[in-house]
Amino acid sequence: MSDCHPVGGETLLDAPLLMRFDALLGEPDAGRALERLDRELAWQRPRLRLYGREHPIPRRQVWMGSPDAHYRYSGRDFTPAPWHPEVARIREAVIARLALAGLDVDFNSVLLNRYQGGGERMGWHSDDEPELGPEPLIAAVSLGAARPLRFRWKQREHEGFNAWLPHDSLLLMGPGVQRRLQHALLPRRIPGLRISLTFRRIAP
Ligand SMILES: O=C(O)CCC(=O)C(=O)O
Ligand SMILES: [Fe+2]
Repeated sequence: MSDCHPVGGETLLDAPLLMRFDALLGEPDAGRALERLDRELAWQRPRLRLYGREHPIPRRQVWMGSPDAHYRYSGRDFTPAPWHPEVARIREAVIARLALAGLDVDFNSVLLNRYQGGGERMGWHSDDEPELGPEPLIAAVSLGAARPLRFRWKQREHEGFNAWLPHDSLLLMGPGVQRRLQHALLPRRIPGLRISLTFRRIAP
């Protein structure tokens, strides 16, 4: 079901568009980026309220972006951290790769997620907050341990599927993906650190 494209992208879904690109940064840059982000970011484990009880999230995270790109997440307001130079470089690489694929995109914020090992995870959700606009385009960069991002259709019109995200890959979730599907990083017996960066555009 996948197509090969000259720009190196692999189409996982045609409509809505879901594509994966490999070797975004190349080595040694990708390995270095993983180490630097792990070491230099102020990783947080906020507590979120779920069904009236507070739980620490089962991963660590950092919100980063332009000062006007405020974000509400599970009922809380987050002010983004300023762009780290490594993250700014990755953002440029994402924009360049998507431009090669004919997509003119821009991002003013990113959620970085840090999963210590296969037990750390993110539950089922769509990135459909109103500040992302009606049909957001989200670009997810993966560094470190390869894990599958699981997708399921909201109306159950097709079978769910895995998008495997190897080190130094980029997953493009095009318009319609958030409206029609949910995704989750489920716990798996896969050892190793993984960091993902999900770039978004927030209306100021
Ligand atoms: O870690 C991942 O690849 C998924 C992250 C994600 O879904 C998100 O940041 O919204
Ligand atoms: Fe997401």
